[in-house]
Amino acid sequence: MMNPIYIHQKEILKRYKQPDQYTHKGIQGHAIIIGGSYGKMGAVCLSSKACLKTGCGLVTVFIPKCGYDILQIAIPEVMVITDNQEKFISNIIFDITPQAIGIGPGLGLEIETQQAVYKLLQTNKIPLVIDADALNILSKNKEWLPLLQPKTIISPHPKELERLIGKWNSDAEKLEKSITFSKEYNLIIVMKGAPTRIIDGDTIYGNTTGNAALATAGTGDVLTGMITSLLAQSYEPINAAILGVYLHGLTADIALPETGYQSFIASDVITNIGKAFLSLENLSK
Ligand SMILES: NC(=O)C1=CN([C@@H]2O[C@H](COP(=O)(O)OP(=O)(O)OC[C@H]3O[C@@H](n4cnc5c(N)ncnc54)[C@H](O)[C@@H]3O)[C@@H](O)[C@H]2O)[C@@H](O)CC1
Ligand SMILES: Nc1ncnc2c1ncn2[C@@H]1O[C@H](COP(=O)(O)OP(=O)(O)O)[C@@H](O)[C@H]1O
Ligand SMILES: [Mg+2]
Repeated sequence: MMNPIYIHQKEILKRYKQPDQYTHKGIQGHAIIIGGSYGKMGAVCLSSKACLKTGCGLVTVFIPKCGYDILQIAIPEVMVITDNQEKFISNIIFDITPQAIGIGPGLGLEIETQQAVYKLLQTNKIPLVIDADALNILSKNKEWLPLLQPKTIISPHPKELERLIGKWNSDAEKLEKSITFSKEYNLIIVMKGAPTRIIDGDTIYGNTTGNAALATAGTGDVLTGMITSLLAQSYEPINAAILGVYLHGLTADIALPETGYQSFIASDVITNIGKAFLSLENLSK
């Protein structure tokens, strides 16, 4: 097995694209975040706000009807398309052409939702980030995995990873199984944890930012929004994964002296995305 490539500033600056002075929202990327169910609309709020704050020009969410007011009031900058169902997603149809899709936060596991995910995967060619319940749906329907386009990004936490690849007895076995899975389906795996590692076939990247303050509800949903945003801004999938994970961790490192470990919450990741970007800008000067 290869040694990991550690994601330090040097690796990041090789991949980071500075904003173009003459850009506009129409070419800055349009992302869609698909998720939410009754009681878990917060996951979509966090994910879509993080998506905007990571620089994408336009963000639309696709959610069940019950989330309409919640989203419109919580984040006026985000556009909303609703499913026909009140409490969960049953049929994913949208008449926009996004450059990236993030699916899973708060999605739930209803049978109709599972079928809606299947239908999307059958036809989708748009760069995709799959997280949370969309991963759990894939774990329940592993025969759908070959539908995923090459270099689709999946971002499991350890339990979601176990549901996908089965149990492991050591960290080495976990990596080995993840590499095999990544190669079999040609996927990029953001193996979330402390630290997060990114697997792209035989290549392993080890993140160097982040701390235990991130061990709080919704920080993974935020990460999904950040990576989807970078994908929509035309970053290659591997670079979107690497830069997204690095910036996400950096927000917690920046905030820690003010929040401590205990009071840091997922919204604090979003608040500090700007400072994380500014630190990259300073480095590249
Ligand atoms: N505000 C909201 O609306 C929130 C919605 N969420 C959504 O809730 C749904 C369920 O997600 P959950 O992840 O909570 O539930 P899961 O059942 O998928 O995962 C929870 C299980 O995973 C284990 N686990 C998680 N992280 C681990 C780690 N680092 N090491 C070892 N074990 C670990 C936990 O101990 C627990 O057994 C998802 O759709 C998610 O997006 C959550 O993200 C929390 C916030
Ligand atoms: N102790 C820790 N140190 C560093 N990062 C952590 C730690 N605990 C959690 N994280 C990070 O926080 C995020 C949690 O994601 P996830 O479990 O999907 O949360 P949620 O589903 O609640 O949004 C991941 O990016 C993970 O790497
Ligand atoms: Mg999660």
